[in-house]
Amino acid sequence: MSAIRYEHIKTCKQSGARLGRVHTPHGTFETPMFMPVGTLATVKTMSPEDLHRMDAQIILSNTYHLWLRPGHEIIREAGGLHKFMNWDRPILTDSGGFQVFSLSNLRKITEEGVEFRNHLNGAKLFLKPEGAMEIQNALGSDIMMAFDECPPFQAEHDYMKKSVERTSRWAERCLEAHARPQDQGLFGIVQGGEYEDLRKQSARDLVSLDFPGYAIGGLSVGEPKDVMNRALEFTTPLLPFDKPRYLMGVGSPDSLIDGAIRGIDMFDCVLPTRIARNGTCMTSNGRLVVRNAKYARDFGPLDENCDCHVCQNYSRAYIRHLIKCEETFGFRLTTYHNLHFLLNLMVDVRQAIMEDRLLDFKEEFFEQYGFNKA
Ligand SMILES: Nc1ccc2nc(N)nc(O)c2c1
Ligand SMILES: [Zn+2]
Repeated sequence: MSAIRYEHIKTCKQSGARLGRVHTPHGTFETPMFMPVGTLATVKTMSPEDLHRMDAQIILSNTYHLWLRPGHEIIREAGGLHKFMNWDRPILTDSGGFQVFSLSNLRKITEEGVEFRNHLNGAKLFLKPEGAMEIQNALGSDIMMAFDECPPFQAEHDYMKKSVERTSRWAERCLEAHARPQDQGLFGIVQGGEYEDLRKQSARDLVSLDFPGYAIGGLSVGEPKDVMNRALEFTTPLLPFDKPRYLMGVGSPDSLIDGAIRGIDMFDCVLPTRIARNGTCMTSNGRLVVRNAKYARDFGPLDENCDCHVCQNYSRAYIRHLIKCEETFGFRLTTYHNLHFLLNLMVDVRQAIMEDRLLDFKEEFFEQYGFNKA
């Protein structure tokens, strides 16, 4: 019996999107859903109390980063990541492969694993599937990711084919090295870029290994949105209906809605927290750069349609002032609102699926947010 179980609730008659629940050892989350990113064991500037208040149901953290700092042994001795960061709901950890490729310029990929330089001090490091599993087992995350290679999107077909085949072999090694399958679910990561034949091969390899869930990797790496959507259209149907499907690194409002329509259950992205720290907010009427001078005397809320405590208690003028003065409290306010905005968007998406009207919802949301503007 796997530690992770997908429960299907219903399929939207209008869009084909699906409403579900994922059961984990640290609780259940509803899908489609968005995961705030807590790379270094904290969702930057947010406390666990803030995350509970906005009803974040699961957060993401990073094998690579926690391996470097503070080191997974310290977190193991603390009783695992939940205890270490005082988070009692589910945690998903990425496996480190992607971070190695995106953070470290100097790297050598072999069958064994990846040799690269520590992005903090330049020291030589080596990470392989067994190591990624050792670290994630020490962290005790509820959902772990297999160690994969995320090639550049424009990689040639023959490179991508070799990479997919190696990622499938690495996935098998991760399963063999997994010390705690009874209480940690390991997801395989489908690769293959925009090549339909390679996505099919990757999905076939991983589905034959019977993972409790599947991630779709190798997307949201700079490709145009219509290319990502097309890749989803021929990849998602290859995955088992009764397992969670996680689209990695996706988090703009339009991509979340379009991903849900194409059968995705889980999303994560640093976007809302990253843009918050430079004073950009997501609102029901589109993006708002609160540091702009035009908000200096604007005493209204970030978003008049938002019911979060930031929008109930603080004005654009005040938040602009804090951001301009680099006050940490300003970043807390924009971060809280942006995360609440995306979590709330997913509440609305789930409601629209329940009412068989997700395409209508998409139309209304895109219109108001301004996605339809040429
Ligand atoms: N866009 C992304 C984001 C995170 C990823 N993590 C892994 N392990 N693999 C990928 O392909 C990713 C892609
Ligand atoms: Zn708000």
